[in-house]
Amino acid sequence: MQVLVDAREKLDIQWEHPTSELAANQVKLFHGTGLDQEQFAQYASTIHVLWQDRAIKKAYDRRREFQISDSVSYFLDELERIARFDYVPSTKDILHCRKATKGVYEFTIRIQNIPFLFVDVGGQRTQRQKWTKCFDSSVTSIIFLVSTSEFDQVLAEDRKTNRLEESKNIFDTIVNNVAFQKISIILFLNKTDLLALKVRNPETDIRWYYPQFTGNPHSILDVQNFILQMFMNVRRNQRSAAIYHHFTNAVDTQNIQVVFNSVKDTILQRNLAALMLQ
Ligand SMILES: Nc1nc2c(ncn2[C@@H]2O[C@H](COP(=O)(O)OP(=O)(O)OP(=O)(O)O)[C@@H](O)[C@H]2O)c(=O)[nH]1
Ligand SMILES: [Mg+2]
Repeated sequence: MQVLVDAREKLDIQWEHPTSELAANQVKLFHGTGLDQEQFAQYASTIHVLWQDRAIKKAYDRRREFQISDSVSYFLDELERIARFDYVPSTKDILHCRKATKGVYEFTIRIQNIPFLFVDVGGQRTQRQKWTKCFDSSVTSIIFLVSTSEFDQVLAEDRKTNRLEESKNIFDTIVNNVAFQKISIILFLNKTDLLALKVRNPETDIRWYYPQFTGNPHSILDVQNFILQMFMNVRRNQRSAAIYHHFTNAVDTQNIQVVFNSVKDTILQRNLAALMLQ
């Protein structure tokens, strides 16, 4: 909320209720890194008052101009429940948390009794030099996640590079890497839910970032297909293996269930021949 209070001020957005200024001053007074449950409960009502003020919502709608987590609105909408003393995080709450991957995490999932090793690496710039260590001859597929809703945002790392462009450039280096020519790539065009909200937001427009976009900027299908084509077009001729794609919403367990089943089939089919030989 401190970030939003600060953004409202810098963006010169007028309070809907002038009394919110008092609540804002109270929030600004907090200097610390964490709150215990009791302190949090005390702040919750103040934060709630601010979140209800249209000025803060307006600042949030302009968040492409500053850095704030996409899950902020989810947690602020759920504030009353979260501030309760008997609060226990739900699966959905946990899925909305942001914890950047620092390092390399490995876990095995058995698919039709065949153990598949999944390797999770961090996407932030500082994490990428760790990727090369994970790429050896045993890699059968690469799952690449793109935040499609970030077409109007800049990197937290340098505050100037467009996030979708950065993602596309990394995808380019992977897709066109000679070492991965025969490895299937599964592209997840993720954050579909946030993209759906964004195409309706009058504070932004994909054409401001991609003037070559000729579709309807308020149609999620048009925007999704444009981004898909943009990523598919980076592929150069030497690549022989397929690039599969899925439109995903990683915080929707039902969607991920369907996508995972499909990915499972892809991985199994593509590797069946090799597995039978073992
Ligand atoms: N609404 C919504 N939020 C998402 C979706 N996918 C991820 N998030 C949120 O985006 C934030 C970042 O997700 P992470 O899983 O940490 O992303 P990551 O790509 O692993 O990030 P690094 O570990 O830094 O590479 C979290 O707050 C997630 O809850 C999505 O499809 N929809
Ligand atoms: Mg991660």
